[in-house]
Amino acid sequence: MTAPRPDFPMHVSVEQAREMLAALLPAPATETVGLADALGRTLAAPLGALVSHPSATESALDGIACREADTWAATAAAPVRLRVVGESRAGLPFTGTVGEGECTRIYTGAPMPPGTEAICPVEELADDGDDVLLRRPASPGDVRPEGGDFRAGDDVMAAGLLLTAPRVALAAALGHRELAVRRRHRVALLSTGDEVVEPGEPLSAGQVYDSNRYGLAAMLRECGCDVLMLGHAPDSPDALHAAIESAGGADLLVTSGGVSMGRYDFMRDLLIEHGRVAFWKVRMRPGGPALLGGWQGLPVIGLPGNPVSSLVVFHVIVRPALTGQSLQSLTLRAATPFRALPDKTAFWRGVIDGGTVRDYGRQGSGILRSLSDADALVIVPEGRAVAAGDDVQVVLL
Ligand SMILES: Nc1nc2c(c(=O)[nH]1)N[C@H]1C(S)=C(S)[C@@H](COP(=O)(O)OP(=O)(O)OC[C@H]3O[C@@H](n4cnc5c(N)ncnc54)[C@H](O)[C@@H]3O)O[C@H]1N2
Ligand code: MOO
Repeated sequence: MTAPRPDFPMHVSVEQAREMLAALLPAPATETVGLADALGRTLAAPLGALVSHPSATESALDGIACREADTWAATAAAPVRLRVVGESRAGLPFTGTVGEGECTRIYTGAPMPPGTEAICPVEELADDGDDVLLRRPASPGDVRPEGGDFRAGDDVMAAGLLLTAPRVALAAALGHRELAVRRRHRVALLSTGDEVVEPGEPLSAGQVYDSNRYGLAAMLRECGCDVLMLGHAPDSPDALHAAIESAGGADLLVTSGGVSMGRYDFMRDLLIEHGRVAFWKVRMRPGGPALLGGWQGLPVIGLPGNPVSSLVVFHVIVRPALTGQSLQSLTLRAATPFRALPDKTAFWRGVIDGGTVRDYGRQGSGILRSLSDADALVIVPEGRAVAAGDDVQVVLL
């Protein structure tokens, strides 16, 4: 008797897998956070400028502010003399007007006094009583125009933007104290396998420490998720059933192990029996046996047990789906060849040196050091081997 044809898609592409997972995740609600808690969050709404930056036309240097035309003739041999009539400090502008042959002292970030449009830095000046002597012409290039960064009312940051450190700084500069951000996804995490042992416990031959759960929890936190640690379940349908049930309320359940062809790989059949399978197997290596499905409304992504496989599937499929940020790749020159697989995209571990990337070497899915020592995943598309000297796309780790 031949096995019945599965009624779910198999051997989907990496892109399809990513899109199918993203489609199962709930639309995130919005909450408000203070600037100090905004790092790593995602903007829920566009952010506009409440003020202009700079808020006035100001100096980029410490020196004097003057009329450019007064200083054209200045050289070291024949300095130009200007009368100092006051000073402009950051936050404390000069209120008078600067006339012909006059200047004010000025400091970085201080507003340009009315009547001036050029700066001469202190390095090019000499004091002489109430006057200064300029050894070179003053330059309007050392002035920062009002609104040169952004103007009040400008739309500056788009909804969906991940708040990196520079973007938190920008949000503050725009004048916002609180930001509307997407609520964090709540993700339950379970590792499976009779041989999987908590780090620190004694380890017998054939057992392995639970690196996946800690690696995946760290990756989830990098994605800004709240992680619900479900611990570890043995390879038994009843134990797995109970563990999956305990994830109720989460937006997503991530599991590791038990998704391949072995007699003790129960994840797929459990989903078929109690939920549904959205796909099984992705055309990628490592990570081919990844599984997506649902369990009473809870999306479930089953990552393969092999340590490199689970983390690579997370990096290229789960992370972009959870964060809504597309996977960024860059082009480097291959320093070594990278082999192609006929029917899978390969994500080989590579070491970056200058503008080149070389094969890490040991590419087995159980060689965790190939990930921790590598800088990037080298993307080798199905059937298209990379020769040394070719351009290649890489994803940074
Ligand atoms: N006959 C076939 N065998 C296998 C196939 C196949 O297509 N046909 N696929 C292979 C591939 S590719 C992968 S990847 C693995 C995935 O298998 P499972 O998801 O069922 O994972 P396990 O069998 O449970 O474990 C595999 C491997 O990973 C270690 N492991 C498991 N959990 C953890 C953990 N939490 N931390 C660290 N290491 C873990 C486990 O001890 C095994 O060594 O299947 C291949 N087989
Ligand atoms: O694809 Mo598996 O993930 O080779 O080890």
